[in-house]
Amino acid sequence: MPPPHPDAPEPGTRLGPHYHQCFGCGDEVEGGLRLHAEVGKDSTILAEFTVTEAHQGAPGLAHGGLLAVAFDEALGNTVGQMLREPAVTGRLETDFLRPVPVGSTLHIVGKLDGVAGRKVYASADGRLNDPDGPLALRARALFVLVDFSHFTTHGTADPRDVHPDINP
Ligand SMILES: CCCCCCCC(=O)SCCNC(=O)CCNC(=O)[C@H](O)C(C)(C)COP(=O)(O)OP(=O)(O)OC[C@H]1O[C@@H](n2cnc3c(N)ncnc32)[C@H](O)[C@@H]1OP(=O)(O)O
Repeated sequence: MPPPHPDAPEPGTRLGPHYHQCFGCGDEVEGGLRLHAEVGKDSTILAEFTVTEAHQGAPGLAHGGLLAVAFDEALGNTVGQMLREPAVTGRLETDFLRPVPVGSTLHIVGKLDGVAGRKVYASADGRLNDPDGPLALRARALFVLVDFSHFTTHGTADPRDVHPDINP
């Protein structure tokens, strides 16, 4: 595993939204996941969100695509916070091991697995209702480190919109 950046936040640090209108973590998005995250031990990110009726795919059950959003967010946070560089998801694989009912809380632990040039490998587990609860999902991702111009060229980013800690 690559060492964390010297400025990576300490274990126990609560991480606010990186962007208030982010569907994964933002606090201004109706029906968004509002995923909360903090830094765990050994350079992990601990994230959690509670499945609401806005997140259903079948009656009473979370939509798989929304669960993948939670992992994209938690893994993106892991990469951004531990390496302190902007990155985007290039590839995301998700194994859905158990149904996730409305009202349950998913506890996700993300970690870095390796860095090769601009490619960053990360993975995460998601457990139901307790950090030691049954394993419900597993995900692996490849993130690609990008310059901040990625967000201004392709999007409408303003430096004031994104988390200042992980801006170049
Ligand atoms: C705190 C923040 C939380 C944020 C959480 C949310 C994160 C997101 O959802 S980001 C949004 C979704 N992702 C995107 O929109 C990305 C769209 N894709 C792109 O912009 C580009 O394809 C991008 C930047 C990934 C790569 O393009 P580019 O910069 O030209 O690099 P490129 O040379 O193609 O790839 C770099 C390396 O990654 C590899 N790579 C890129 N994509 C993939 C892929 N899908 N699978 C495998 N390898 C890949 C390439 O093979 C290359 O490898 P190598 O260095 O060994 O040759």
